[in-house]
Amino acid sequence: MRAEAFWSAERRFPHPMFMRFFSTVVSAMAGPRPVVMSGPSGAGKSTLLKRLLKEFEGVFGFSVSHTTRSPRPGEVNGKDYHYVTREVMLESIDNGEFIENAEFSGNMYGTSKAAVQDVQAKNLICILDIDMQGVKNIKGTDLNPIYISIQPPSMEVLEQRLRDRKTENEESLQKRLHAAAVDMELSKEAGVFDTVVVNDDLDRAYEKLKGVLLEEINKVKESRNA
Ligand SMILES: Nc1ncnc2c1ncn2[C@@H]1O[C@H](COP(=O)(O)OP(=O)(O)OP(=O)(O)O)[C@@H](O)[C@H]1O
Ligand SMILES: Nc1nc2c(ncn2[C@@H]2O[C@H](COP(=O)(O)O)[C@@H](O)[C@H]2O)c(=O)[nH]1
Repeated sequence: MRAEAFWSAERRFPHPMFMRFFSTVVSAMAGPRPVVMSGPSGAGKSTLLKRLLKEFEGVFGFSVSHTTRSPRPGEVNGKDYHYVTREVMLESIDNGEFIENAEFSGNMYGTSKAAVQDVQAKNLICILDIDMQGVKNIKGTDLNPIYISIQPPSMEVLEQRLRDRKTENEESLQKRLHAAAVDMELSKEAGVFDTVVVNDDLDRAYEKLKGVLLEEINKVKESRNA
């Protein structure tokens, strides 16, 4: 095709083929699309995420959030979260260091710009594990992630999983269950999530999650071989 065919002299705007080529180049330069995983506390986001990060080492990178909650046994500062005081968190937010932040179950949580940049600088698919307020806030940014909701099969199963996890006292458990009921309703709204994965059987849920992400996984693998 001749060069002038890409530009319509009469209409004075680029040919659609040029725009498609241009957006492909721009998105390749921007790197892989991030992934937002949301859903009620206890639905199984971390469990699914850990499997994904293990199976696809060097493909995905976790956006390490900040939180004011205390570490749980086994959690590592800088790996699971950056554990900070409310004062430090508020100051960092004031300094414009966060993409989004939220108050959840009596604690602050937030995604720093650095957390996402660290992952994207390595050309990895950046995964954000955030609550529903975070989802709403991210929608107002230019991050353009794939939005996935992880849902429990029922409130009863969710409560049992949270109790069995033994990370919450009765008060925080009730707060989380209350937030879960709101989350489960909102996740049914059309257009909020690209995919909803019901985490009933873990293997089945994981296969569905993998299926949704396969296109992006292959893009990263292909870019490595190019
Ligand atoms: N499909 C499943 N079947 C049975 N138990 C599960 C399943 N998926 C996760 N669990 C268990 O449920 C509990 C909650 O899972 P997990 O901690 O991954 O949830 P989460 O969504 O990451 O919660 P939070 O948002 O509070 O971090 C864990 O003890 C986990 O082992
Ligand atoms: N808006 C944000 N929500 C976040 C972030 N990091 C985690 N979370 C969400 O908080 C709850 C509780 O997490 P837990 O580790 O205390 O169980 C859960 O729904 C997470 O998805 C964040 O940076 N921003």
